[in-house]
Amino acid sequence: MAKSIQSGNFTFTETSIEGVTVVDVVSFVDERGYFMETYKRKDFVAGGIDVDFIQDNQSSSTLGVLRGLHFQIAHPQSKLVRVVLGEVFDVAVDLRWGSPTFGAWEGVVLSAENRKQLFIPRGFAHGFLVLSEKAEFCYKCDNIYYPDDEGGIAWNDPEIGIEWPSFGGSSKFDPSKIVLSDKDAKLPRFDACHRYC
Ligand SMILES: Cc1cn([C@H]2C[C@H](O)[C@@H](COP(=O)(O)OP(=O)(O)O[C@H]3O[C@H](C)C(=O)[C@H](O)[C@H]3O)O2)c(=O)[nH]c1=O
Repeated sequence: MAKSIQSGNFTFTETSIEGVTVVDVVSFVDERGYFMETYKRKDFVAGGIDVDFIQDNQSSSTLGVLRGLHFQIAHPQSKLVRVVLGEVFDVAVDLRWGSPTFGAWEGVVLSAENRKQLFIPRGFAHGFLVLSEKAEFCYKCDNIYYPDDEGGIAWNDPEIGIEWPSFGGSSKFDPSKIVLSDKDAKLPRFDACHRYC
């Protein structure tokens, strides 16, 4: 049974990989719609996430877009990710040298409907696959972007073996339907990528 910590309007639940944490948030629903706190430092610290986020990002993607798997080498970032429109399958891969789960992956469905967040510590590769017609993806980072420091791993590396879900009405995942940037289409295999020492 995964350990959960509740603080304020947040519940923090560990996953199979140490540090990768699902965050559930209380929504206050009324006849107008809903309100929810999306981040509160003191509750996150109580939940074991004591991080100074210094950059917010947002990206918009259409069905079948797969962004990743990315990381920064000398300037690693932890990320707090969520979806404000649509649905994605979000994946973190453990690159922490010496970690008992080195090379393991964790995947979580994040959506505007489930309002879940995922915290990914430094030392991970990160990516997501869009499962809805459109997805707006928002996230906090605790380190800024260094364009010359980007690393990456091929989304379909067999050594990692991410089980990407089906999308777009297909009964099973169809790799011919994903949309990759030129950069992501050329990312190296896991065994050729950087290791966090
Ligand atoms: C990440 C980033 C990008 N950019 C610029 C660089 C490019 O001109 C443009 C698109 O960048 P990129 O194609 O790397 O965007 P994504 O494919 O969404 O990359 C992100 O996707 C995965 C899922 C991540 O976790 C990372 O945050 C990040 O690597 O935005 C910036 O100006 N600042 C930034 O912080």
